[in-house]
Amino acid sequence: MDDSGIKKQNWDITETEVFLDILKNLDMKKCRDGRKVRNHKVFTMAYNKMFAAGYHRTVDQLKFRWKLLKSTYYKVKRDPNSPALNKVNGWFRYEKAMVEIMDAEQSVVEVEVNHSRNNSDDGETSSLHWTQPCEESTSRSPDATTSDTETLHSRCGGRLVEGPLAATQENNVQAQSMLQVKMEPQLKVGFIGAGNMAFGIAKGILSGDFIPGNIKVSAPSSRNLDKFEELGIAVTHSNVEVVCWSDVVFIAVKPHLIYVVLNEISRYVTDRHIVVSVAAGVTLAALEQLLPDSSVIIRLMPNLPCVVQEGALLFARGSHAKQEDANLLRSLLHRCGLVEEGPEDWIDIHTGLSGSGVAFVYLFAEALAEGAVKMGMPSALANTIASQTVLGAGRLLRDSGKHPAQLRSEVCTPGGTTIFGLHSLEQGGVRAATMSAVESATNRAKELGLKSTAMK
Ligand SMILES: NC(=O)C1=CN([C@@H]2O[C@H](COP(=O)(O)OP(=O)(O)OC[C@H]3O[C@@H](n4cnc5c(N)ncnc54)[C@H](OP(=O)(O)O)[C@@H]3O)[C@@H](O)[C@H]2O)C=CC1
Ligand SMILES: O=C(O)[C@@H]1CCC=N1
Repeated sequence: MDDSGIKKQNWDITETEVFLDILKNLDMKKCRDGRKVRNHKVFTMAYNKMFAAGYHRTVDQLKFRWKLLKSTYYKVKRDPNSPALNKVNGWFRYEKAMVEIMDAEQSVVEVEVNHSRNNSDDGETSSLHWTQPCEESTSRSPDATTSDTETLHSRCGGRLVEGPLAATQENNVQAQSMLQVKMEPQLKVGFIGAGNMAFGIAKGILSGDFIPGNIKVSAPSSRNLDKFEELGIAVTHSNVEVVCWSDVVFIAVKPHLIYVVLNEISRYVTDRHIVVSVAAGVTLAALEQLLPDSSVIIRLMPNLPCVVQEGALLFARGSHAKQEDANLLRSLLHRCGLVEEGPEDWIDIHTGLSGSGVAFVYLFAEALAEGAVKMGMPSALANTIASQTVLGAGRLLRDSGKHPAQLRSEVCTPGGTTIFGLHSLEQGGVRAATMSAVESATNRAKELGLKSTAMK
């Protein structure tokens, strides 16, 4: 039996080959963005074709088989010499087909198959290769005189088309939806750090038309890389490779690692790059000192709900970042949620209010549910209702444009249930505690900033 994926369903080699052939012809590569509806359509078509070929699998079985094949593909790609993979008998038979399906739109990361190896069932090593990072520093010339427009053109590889409204701080919200900075598809976006925040931003960006093959992520270990690969994003362990490959580079490592990472990549940063740091507390001044003179740097504070396109993001521009750079960043991030620009002083405050603020809301949601459990509701239902309550309250607050105090009073019936509950909250000092939470988180961000300056 073939065991290169799923034993329980007893797929044999011919059936797997037929399946992969069908997926290839259905242009499976278009489904690598992980969109459920589109994926389901393709698998339904695959089901019909498999059925016509005499193989009776359910759509779910086909999806599962594909998932396992993909997972093996990524493992081979990441670690071609892993002894564990030698045990995956039969994998080599599918490798060529998998590469053909998966290799779409990854012109920089070349994946190639060496067909000359021997076809024994064990002891084989794969020959899927990553390209090497750039070998020479392409660092910025200190007296570079490239105009802003030229710089942007070289970043985007193409056109900048502004919409009817320019984005100013004052008309920010409306401008954001009207601003049309058309980016050429070859704009390359890199992430250094593959953690929660990098994933959130990448997911947000990909919810638009952005092509996953134009994103690359690096991290020292592989533990977080699978979920990026699942989205069709290229991964590597080399930070330098990400910088050399990208136009916009997000630095998404913990604040205490900023110094190490920027030291490592600094000489590869050129005037083609926009470097965007999301590290809490790390100031533009600190970033500018660690990168070459006249580097275009933006300090961004996102929050986790970027994953579901409901983030709240605030950024501040470094001294060499122009309006065009801000427009480009907005255009890239607008699918992540609300994107605002402000003075750098507000970034630490936004960190307390929103970056950390989401965790405060989760704590409140958890406490709401626990209250219901205390009163006898099953925990699962209580959690579901608590999350829907927070979601509904948030949406109404945002969409109505009303002040929270007004909405609160609309819920309160005189002498009714809500005012009794609110009284208890006030007795518990919830308002003061919440204000203190934002204050403490803001102050902590400032502290982290001072530490990062001291580390230089
Ligand atoms: N989480 C949040 O809600 C928010 C976080 N932020 C900021 O985002 C940044 C990242 O936080 P978060 O995503 O939560 O952190 P995580 O711990 O989830 O991720 C950190 C990532 O950095 C990687 N890393 C560690 N060392 C290096 C290195 N030398 N080179 C490249 N990558 C490295 C880790 O690699 P590996 O996978 O191998 O461990 C990991 O992928 C922080 O600065 C934080 O202040 C900002 C707003 C909100
Ligand atoms: O807790 C932190 O430091 C990061 C920054 C904002 C949210 N998480």
